[in-house]
Amino acid sequence: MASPAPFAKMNGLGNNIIVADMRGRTDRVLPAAAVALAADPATGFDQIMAIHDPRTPGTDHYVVILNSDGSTAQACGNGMRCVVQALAAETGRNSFTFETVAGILNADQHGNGLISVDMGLPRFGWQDIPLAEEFRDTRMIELQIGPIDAPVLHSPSVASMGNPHAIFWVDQDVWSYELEKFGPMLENHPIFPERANITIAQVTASDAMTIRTWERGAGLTGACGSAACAAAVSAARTRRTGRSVAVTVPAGGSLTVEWRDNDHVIMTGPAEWEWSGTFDPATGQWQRDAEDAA
Ligand SMILES: N[C@@H](CCC[C@H](N)C(=O)O)C(=O)O
Repeated sequence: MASPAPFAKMNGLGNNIIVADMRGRTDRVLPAAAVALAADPATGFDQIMAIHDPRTPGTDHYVVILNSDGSTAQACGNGMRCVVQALAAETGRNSFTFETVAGILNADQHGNGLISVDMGLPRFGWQDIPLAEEFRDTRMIELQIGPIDAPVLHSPSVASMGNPHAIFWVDQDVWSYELEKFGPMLENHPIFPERANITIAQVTASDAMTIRTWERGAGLTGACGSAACAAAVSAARTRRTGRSVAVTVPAGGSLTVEWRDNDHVIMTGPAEWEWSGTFDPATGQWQRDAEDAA
């Protein structure tokens, strides 16, 4: 058995996150360990954020993101806030620079405890998302669910926040759609060669919307930060909202997403520590720390 690594069970507005401390180690969290942890109701999660030693000068840490199916993700906004909260509690620092497989990003904890993550630049090109083929209108693609003459969902906006997103705009309550049924079909649709995160979004004001997301590799989630960003920028570029939006998520509460003039997308919200333990990054075998065990 590999030496145990510390982890914290956390959540970012209801997005279930495990922050794994892999600093000072050369091994990594294996997909099998992620799948085992996800299958256990006590440690069930949407993403693992594995904090490694930095790879690039000027960055604090390299962060690897795993979904609950063991696949790797390029971005996880809610998870990044959890990483910041954990590191800020440990070090007393407020600002961090991270590297992920998608690039380098900055994040800050504010005096009120909320955390802002610079999610970088959104991309809308078909090869960037990626899509299987070029599409005519870069603001939406031809894809629909339901009868051809009365589709339940259709014409999603598509965007990359480092990871692929499709956003279906709806007029009714987002809870009136069977996302658990449509999500898996749309996530694995051939138009998305790397699969996609699927979001239903209802714009409720020029600065507010409500979303539900079926996450690639994780399924229905209480919140998805990168989906909130993808929905916000897509709403702004299709003139549904302005460039600063409060995005209400399924678990309740909201993220503030601001698409700045320099094109960067800044997502702000809370992060919450739940409990801590240690785990084997190869197998997922875990133990809760004695001091906070029930
Ligand atoms: N929950 C995350 C997004 C997680 C990654 C996603 N499932 C993917 O595979 O792209 C967030 O808060 O952004």
